[in-house]
Amino acid sequence: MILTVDVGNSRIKAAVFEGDILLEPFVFKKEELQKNIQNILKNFTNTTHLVVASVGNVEKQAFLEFEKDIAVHFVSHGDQFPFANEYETPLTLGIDRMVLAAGATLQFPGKNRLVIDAGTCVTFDFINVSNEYLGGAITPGLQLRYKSLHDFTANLPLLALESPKNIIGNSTAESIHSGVVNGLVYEIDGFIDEYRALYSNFIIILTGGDTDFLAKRLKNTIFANSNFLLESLNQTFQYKIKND
Ligand SMILES: Nc1ncnc2c1ncn2[C@@H]1O[C@H](COP(=O)(O)OP(=O)(O)O)[C@@H](O)[C@H]1O
Ligand SMILES: CC(C)(COP(=O)(O)O)[C@@H](O)C(=O)NCCC(=O)O
Ligand SMILES: [K+]
Repeated sequence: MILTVDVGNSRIKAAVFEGDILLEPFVFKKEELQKNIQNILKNFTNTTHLVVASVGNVEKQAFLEFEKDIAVHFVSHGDQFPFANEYETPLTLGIDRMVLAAGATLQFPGKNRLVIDAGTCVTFDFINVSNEYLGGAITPGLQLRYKSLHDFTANLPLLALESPKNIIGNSTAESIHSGVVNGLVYEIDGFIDEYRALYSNFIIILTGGDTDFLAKRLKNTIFANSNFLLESLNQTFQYKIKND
């Protein structure tokens, strides 16, 4: 069994895999990292590997204590990946985006693929049919949009995510919900339309904490899978073992 851990900028996601089967997913805060990992390992005693992809501010040392019981692998730019990295600054590319690109490459062979990860940031990643990673885009995620409207203005309240009632917001709260939610939905649909002008055929995978909220609001057809990063992490690690 493999325990995969995805350290994002907002929260930590983890899952135990038996082969390709996801047995159980977990979500926790970085302050509760050690306690949660200990508990998972206690409940899944057949776990042989702990595989971590981190873009959040949790360092390798946080996982050192588990090395006495289990093999720990921190995914890094030097690992084997199943695509050619055409990013002009490959070493600055987020490890989460590399793992997503690897998962898309392995799970959808022979296709152009667009991966959209709606987390703290919304990232777009494009891998063409020749398995070349071309790049994409980084834009603020839903929570970040709500928070920046509040943090960088004198008068705007901090609101929790809510579905806008109308495109025309008729109050401060409704204007914010319309701007944040409709704004991001149009942005994603607009990006997809632009990609379609460049590539007539590609599959679209949507993942991240806001997957379900966004999926039903997009006009485009997508594969919505909030566990795609964890599944990709499991596959990236298996690919590495096979190719090392
Ligand atoms: N319990 C929760 N805590 C924080 N964010 C949540 C929660 N449930 C859903 N979300 C949504 O998930 C998004 C963060 O997604 P996530 O994939 O966890 O981010 P990251 O990988 O950057 O840590 C936020 O924009 C938020 O709207
Ligand atoms: C863009 C990100 C902040 C997204 O992080 P997340 O929303 O998943 O927490 C992360 O992938 C990152 O730090 N990237 C480095 C810059 C780049 O990918 O080019
Ligand atoms: K993201």
